[in-house]
Amino acid sequence: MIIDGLHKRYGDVVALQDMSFQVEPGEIFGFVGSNGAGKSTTMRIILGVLAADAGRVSLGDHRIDLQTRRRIGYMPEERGLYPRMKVGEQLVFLARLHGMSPQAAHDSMHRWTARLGVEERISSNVEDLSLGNQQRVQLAAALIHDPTVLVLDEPFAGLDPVAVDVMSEVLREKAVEGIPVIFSSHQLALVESLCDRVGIVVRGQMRALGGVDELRSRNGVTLEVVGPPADTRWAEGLTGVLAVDHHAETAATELLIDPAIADDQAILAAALRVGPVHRFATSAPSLTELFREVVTT
Ligand SMILES: Nc1ncnc2c1ncn2[C@@H]1O[C@H](COP(=O)(O)OP(=O)(O)OP(=O)(O)O)[C@@H](O)[C@H]1O
Repeated sequence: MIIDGLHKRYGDVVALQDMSFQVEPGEIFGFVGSNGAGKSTTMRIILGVLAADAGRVSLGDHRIDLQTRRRIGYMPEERGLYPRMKVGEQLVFLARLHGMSPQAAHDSMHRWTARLGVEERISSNVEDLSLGNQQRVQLAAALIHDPTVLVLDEPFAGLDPVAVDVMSEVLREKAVEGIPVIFSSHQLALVESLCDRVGIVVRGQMRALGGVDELRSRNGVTLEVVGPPADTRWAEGLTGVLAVDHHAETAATELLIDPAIADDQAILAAALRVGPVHRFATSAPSLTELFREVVTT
């Protein structure tokens, strides 16, 4: 799926400015950003429930249209189930709306309610379920018609840890089937563990885009070496070493390295030439640290 140059204003509010990114089949893409950054607006435009002022959304080689949109499984931020309708009837109804036969709709309803742990509630009204269970039903509603793309707006919000695991498993399974999966979330540790690639949105623009590890190491990786003396000349000038600092309190020399070109064994050998090495470990910033850096600069 290609999202190309979306612009959207709500009156004076510029919600999206040239929003562009791509999600490959089988990829889980995490869409993150501060409140009001433009994630829901982008997802609504993908679904066609909102029109962009400019830009296009394509699936394969074709601009997305009504027919292709029917193949998307969508979980809207405002959710969208009928509170006074029974869970099972509602899911069958939605499957039928997507063109499934009565039997296929029924089978799919049973399959997904069982998979998501809400099968015992199919005769209850949606409004009588806990919020977490309503969300499981909401995911079932997004999956009921065997979609070929998944677009989920904050699917993990308000879920207990068991439901988070179930939701994560389902998303992974769908990706393994070759479906592009896009979801937004403020739970960055979850995004980091689940996503192949992430996009960080700031005020309607894609500010950082790439593989999780790639983004985390984008500005260098910290290498901590405990043992060498305070005099850091041993490390200066080594290939891929961008900066060197010594912390007297921990007796650690901290090197900022470019992981693409630094040779860790050469650095270790250089450290051993000036004395024993007790600890030698790299660390990249977490997605949360990276996010803070991107949104505040
Ligand atoms: N219907 C609307 N009318 C006017 N402004 C809107 C409307 N919907 C969204 N906006 C504004 O557009 C901007 C983008 O909002 P959007 O809901 O897409 O952000 P978001 O990244 O999904 O935020 P959140 O993480 O809080 O859900 C915000 O400034 C928001 O106030």
